[in-house]
Amino acid sequence: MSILIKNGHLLDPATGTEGIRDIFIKDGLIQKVGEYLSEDAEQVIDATGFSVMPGFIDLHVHLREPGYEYKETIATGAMAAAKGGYTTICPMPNTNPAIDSKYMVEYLQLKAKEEAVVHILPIGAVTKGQEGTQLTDIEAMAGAGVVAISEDGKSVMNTVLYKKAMTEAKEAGIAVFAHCEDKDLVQKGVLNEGAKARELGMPGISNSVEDIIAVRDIILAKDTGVRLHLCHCSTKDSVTMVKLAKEERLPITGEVCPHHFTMADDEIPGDDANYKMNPPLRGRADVQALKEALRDNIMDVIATDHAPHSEEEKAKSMLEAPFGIVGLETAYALTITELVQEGYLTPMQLVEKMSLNPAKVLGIDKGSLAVGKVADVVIADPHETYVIDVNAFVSMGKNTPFHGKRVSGKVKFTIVDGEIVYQE
Ligand SMILES: NC(=O)N[C@@H](CC(=O)O)C(=O)O
Ligand SMILES: [Zn+2]
Ligand SMILES: [Zn+2]
Repeated sequence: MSILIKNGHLLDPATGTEGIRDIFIKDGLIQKVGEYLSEDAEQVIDATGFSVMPGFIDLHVHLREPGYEYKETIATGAMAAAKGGYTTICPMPNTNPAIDSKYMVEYLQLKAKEEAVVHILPIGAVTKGQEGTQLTDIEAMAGAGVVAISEDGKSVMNTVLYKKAMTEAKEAGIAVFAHCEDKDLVQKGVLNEGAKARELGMPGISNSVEDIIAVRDIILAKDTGVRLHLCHCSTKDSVTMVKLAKEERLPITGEVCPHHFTMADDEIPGDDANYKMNPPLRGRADVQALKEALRDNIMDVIATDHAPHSEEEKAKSMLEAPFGIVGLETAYALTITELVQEGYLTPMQLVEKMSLNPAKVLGIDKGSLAVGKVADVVIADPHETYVIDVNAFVSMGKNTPFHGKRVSGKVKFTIVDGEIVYQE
């Protein structure tokens, strides 16, 4: 397959290229980037008015397979990713059984190869069955291809065990992705501690639930030298601590999810579990701190934490329903609408946060459209305005608080290994 993308606005922070360019793709690779290319191609895409970017890389996705195929499968999650402009996604290991051995990693990779339209780079669990007691064989999982280890869904509360895991991850050359949540302190909290929780008469989750473990994990990373990536940072003190860690030149990166920079807890309309996720929607000051941290490059990555659940599960009260919202099909639009249009991020920074920096966190050769690179590309219209409609989602999960929200930014084409896998 050969493709000629004409007249698109190329955004490639890796090479510092920003401007109108044509791109010629053949044999799965970027063959030429230039002005007025006239190569013969099987398919010509007129990208006039569109951004042409390296495919997005999502460091934080839940695919639910094996074990929870009624929420999402590898196939449907990958299709949702393609529709959102993602060409590579990293599924978290909290499936059933968990991705906690070389064999489970191989199983996932095999299935992904057969069923997924985007690249799947698995993340392995820190402890067996994510039970927090016995370490997985981190070296063997790294050998099988996991790009990181994570206990996402919870923290490893045993500090001795976690430090040992970090040491082993460091030796295996992979990163640790931290879900920071003090399991004891959170108690039965379901939404941010504050006026909204009091109004609804529901138990709250304080910022300290996240902050205490974020500090611990940064200190442990400093001790062990491991690359630490803090997942779904939601508080202003998480921002402060990542900033301090960076000033010390520690290899620590921070991730923010679109919902955490788009909405504060005071916008929760009532007892609606589509507004329930972990960490929860925080206060206004936290939302502002996250936006500024992305702007100032203290926070490196925008990741979705795509967490599909069934309609039945999310129809329950916030007190009962599981935590999590979907995000693959809304992330680009929310980032354009809330951060680019509001002047927090330049279009080049958007590409850094959604593609180049995630590639750097993983240490993989992606996130650029330079000649010779693998042709993982997203073409999107940053100006097209529309209303988010869950009925148009290809994900099995419809659980989002953004149904009905007016946004700008629509993915038009997603290209993986030089093949079009999504076209609007
Ligand atoms: N974020 C969530 O609210 N839920 C995630 C787990 C997690 O990311 O911690 C899930 O697996 O459903
Ligand atoms: Zn998490
Ligand atoms: Zn998660």
